[in-house]
Amino acid sequence: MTALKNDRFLRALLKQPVDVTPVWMMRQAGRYLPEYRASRAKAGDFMSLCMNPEFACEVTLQPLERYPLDAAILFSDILTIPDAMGLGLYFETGEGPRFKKVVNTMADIEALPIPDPDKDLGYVMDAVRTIRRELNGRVPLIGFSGSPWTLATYMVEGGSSKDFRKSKALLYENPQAMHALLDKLAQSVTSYLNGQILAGAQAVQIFDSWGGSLSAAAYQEFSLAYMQKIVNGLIREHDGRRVPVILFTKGGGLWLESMADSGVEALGLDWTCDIGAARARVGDKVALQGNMDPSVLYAKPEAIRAEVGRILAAYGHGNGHVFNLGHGITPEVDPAHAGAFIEAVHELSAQYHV
Ligand SMILES: O=C(O)CCc1c2[nH]c(c1CC(=O)O)Cc1[nH]c(c(CC(=O)O)c1CCC(=O)O)Cc1[nH]c(c(CC(=O)O)c1CCC(=O)O)Cc1[nH]c(c(CCC(=O)O)c1CC(=O)O)C2
Repeated sequence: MTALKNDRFLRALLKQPVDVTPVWMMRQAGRYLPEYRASRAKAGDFMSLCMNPEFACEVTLQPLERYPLDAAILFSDILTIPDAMGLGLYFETGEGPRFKKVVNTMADIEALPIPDPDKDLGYVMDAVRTIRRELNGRVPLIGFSGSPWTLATYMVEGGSSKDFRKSKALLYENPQAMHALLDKLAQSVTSYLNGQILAGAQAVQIFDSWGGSLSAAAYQEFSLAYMQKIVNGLIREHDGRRVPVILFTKGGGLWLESMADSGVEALGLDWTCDIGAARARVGDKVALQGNMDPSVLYAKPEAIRAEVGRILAAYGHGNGHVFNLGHGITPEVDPAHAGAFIEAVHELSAQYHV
């Protein structure tokens, strides 16, 4: 494979010196871009976009054509694994993701297969290979998965949820069943991410989007414990390079110390914790990724620039910072504002790397 032309992102995750702070955005290939909406219309629906490697590659590269981003993220979704388990993922227009089948008994859980990354999720591995070829060393490619807890909530609720009532009822009244589901998901995510790494993903992120909805005790037992199992099973070196792992629990600001002890290279932060305080707490163990409130992108470019400056100053001088939003960019954001955000990170961070 071609040598990397821009490796800032990987260097920052390994706390190595960089010239400016690298930046990417969660959901950077998405509905806020008119070209994404055109590709999605051409593909017919979201799953056809994800399941066709050429389309997935086209969409992955769209934000890179517009902005000097320092990483590409595989265009896919976290719900590919439940879909490969046979739950039948579909998207109603204007609705979030839905499943045809739900999981709520031990029998349902025991019947779930552990997907084979090449046989059952080969379209994702093909997308990784296709994107790596197209990137041709321009920037690193990030692979990703949902966390076992986050995936379990979709499988038990049958789609997105605000209060996770079915998932939490199962967790508290039948913890054995929830553990069986989470264990199966941990095995599935481990082989899924290893498949992406072997196909060419140069870093991986675990999205624990709904970990923050748990109590401190339940987070340790039902979310972090299973992400730890995944981290213990991941390929950490490939193609002569370390493959950094980023752990992101939205709403996990109180639990950074135990996340940092999991052995990952970096933690993703949402906007509710101060990145300077987070660095003081765990900066000796991990790099940090984040953490601007995505809604700041609704403000005018001068205000975006000021908030970027505040976060850079909070992190301070030195290595180990990847700039990102604190959660995915939202569909209503003006693409010009995303451009102002990225430009501000590069321009305002040079002073912290001298
Ligand atoms: O209508 C469409 O085109 C499908 C929308 C879409 C989906 N995945 C998508 C896209 C493209 C985009 O983000 O615009 C595409 C998508 N899903 C994901 C990613 C990875 C990333 O965030 O960069 C991406 C973008 C990948 C890329 O930029 O190349 C992963 C994902 N899917 C999901 C989640 C859970 C969450 O949102 O936190 C997450 C974690 C994202 C995050 O934390 O920012 C589950 C999911 N998938 C989806 C949705 C509906 C989108 C929404 O309402 O926000 C949702 C959210 C929900 O309803 O629970 C479908």
